[in-house]
Amino acid sequence: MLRRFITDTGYELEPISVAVMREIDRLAVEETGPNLFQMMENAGRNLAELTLKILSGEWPQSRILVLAGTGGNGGGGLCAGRHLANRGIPVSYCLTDAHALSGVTAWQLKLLVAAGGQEVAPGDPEAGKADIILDAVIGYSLKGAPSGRAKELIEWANALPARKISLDIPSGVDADNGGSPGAYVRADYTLTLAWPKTGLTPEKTGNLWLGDLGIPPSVYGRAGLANYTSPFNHRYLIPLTETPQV
Ligand SMILES: NC(=O)C1=CN([C@@H]2O[C@H](COP(=O)(O)OP(=O)(O)OC[C@H]3O[C@@H](n4cnc5c(N)ncnc54)[C@H](O)[C@@H]3O)[C@@H](O)[C@H]2O)[C@H](O)CC1
Ligand SMILES: [K+]
Repeated sequence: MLRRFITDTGYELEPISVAVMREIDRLAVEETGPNLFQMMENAGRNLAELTLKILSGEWPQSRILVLAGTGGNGGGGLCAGRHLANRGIPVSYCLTDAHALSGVTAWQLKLLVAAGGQEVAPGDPEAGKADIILDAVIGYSLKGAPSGRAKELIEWANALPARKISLDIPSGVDADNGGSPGAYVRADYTLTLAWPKTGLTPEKTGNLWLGDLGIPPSVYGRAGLANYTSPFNHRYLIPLTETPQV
């Protein structure tokens, strides 16, 4: 069965492989922009906005826990944490490895710390009382069953009552085929970035949203998406549902 997604305004999207998504990223980073810092900022700001939308009127009393890996996914989560901390929301964060962060992700961490984000150890009981967990442990670069600290954070998230919002794909889920070779985050919501990937299945993503990264339409066309037009209309965040087709 060919999986397709549809927006609330009736725009249909055919999901793409991770290889095509990487090519879109490559063209943006090497040729047109936005660069990685800009895309990550867009990802994180959209994640913060979705979080506020989900919290609605409860946001001033809410607490957030960000679980972040060392790559691009982690950076988006830390960025979202900063946008929320900037609004006075208490934000805790837990990293898989503070010493192995990629350059852009380390920059996002520096900003979150400046905004008052508090680092916690895995299993921290106070942080475990968070209302929302932002899952940014692993994105589309999952390799095999999660191990080490990444596995520990995924299992911690699943053991907590907080609503979980996964960035791009629930950590531990393969963005190409939707499989889960080991532990994966049981997401209530997933905010996928730029365009849906073939591995997003409603059973694992929960409510699915798409966030705009600001990539020019010509880049999608060059990466093979024929007749691309923006699905976002007047918004940066749009809900997606699945339309199964034979
Ligand atoms: N255009 C876009 O869609 C953009 C997406 N962005 C985000 O970046 C990630 C992809 O980032 P990348 O740096 O390639 O890797 P990840 O963050 O997905 O993960 C790397 C991280 O995970 C560890 N890891 C992988 N497999 C395992 C495992 N089995 N066990 C333990 N740990 C594992 C690995 O060691 C690294 O530490 C994408 O999903 C988006 O969220 C960008 O913001 C730019 C544009
Ligand atoms: K994730």
